[in-house]
Amino acid sequence: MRAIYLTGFMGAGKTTIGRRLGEVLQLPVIDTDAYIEQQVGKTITKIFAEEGEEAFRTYERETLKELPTEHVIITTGGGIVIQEENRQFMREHGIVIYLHCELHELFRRLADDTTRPLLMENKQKQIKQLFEQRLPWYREAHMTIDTTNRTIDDIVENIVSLLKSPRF
Ligand SMILES: Nc1ncnc2c1ncn2[C@@H]1O[C@H](COP(=O)(O)OP(=O)(O)O)[C@@H](O)[C@H]1O
Ligand SMILES: O=C(O)C1=C[C@@H](OP(=O)(O)O)[C@@H](O)[C@H](O)C1
Ligand SMILES: [Mg+2]
Repeated sequence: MRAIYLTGFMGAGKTTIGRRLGEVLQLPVIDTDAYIEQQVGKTITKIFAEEGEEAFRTYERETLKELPTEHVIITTGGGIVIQEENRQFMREHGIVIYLHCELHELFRRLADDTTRPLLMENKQKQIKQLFEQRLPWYREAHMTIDTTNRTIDDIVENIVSLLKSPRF
């Protein structure tokens, strides 16, 4: 089975849903952010602060190519879609699932978060701006799942049943 890539904005639930999906489908799960943190030996926040966003994007691009492309769930960081090369790689090597979430719920889920360096000040404005810029890229996925006002279990069940479709 080809890799399953979960994409979507910060707070869409990629890391959380991926973990649960891995349990249900009995597949290993790799989170690109966690992988980078482990390889570099620094938190995402520290990488952004000390090396800058460009360096992080390079780690992200290299990581994507290094990871397995079979029999695995890869939960990505929300900005992986910025680079055309990454979007193309994921589409070619796996099934790309975009976890959509409406802005008002993203505001709620990210309100108290302090671990995402791109959302430090003027949070709602930053979220809206980045979300609108990235939406067309997220939409290039093979399938879109709306996570707004839905439980993790419901979303996972939805993904599992869609994956059974002959299209995949
Ligand atoms: N369907 C959901 N309903 C409510 N809260 C959710 C849902 N999915 C994720 N969350 C919460 O939103 C926050 C961000 O989730 P996370 O999995 O880290 O998102 P991502 O990896 O897409 O940035 C976490 O606090 C998580 O518990
Ligand atoms: O959207 C982004 O640019 C980012 C999303 C984060 O991952 P999550 O989407 O898992 O929060 C993390 O990669 C980094 O803070 C940058
Ligand atoms: Mg995540």
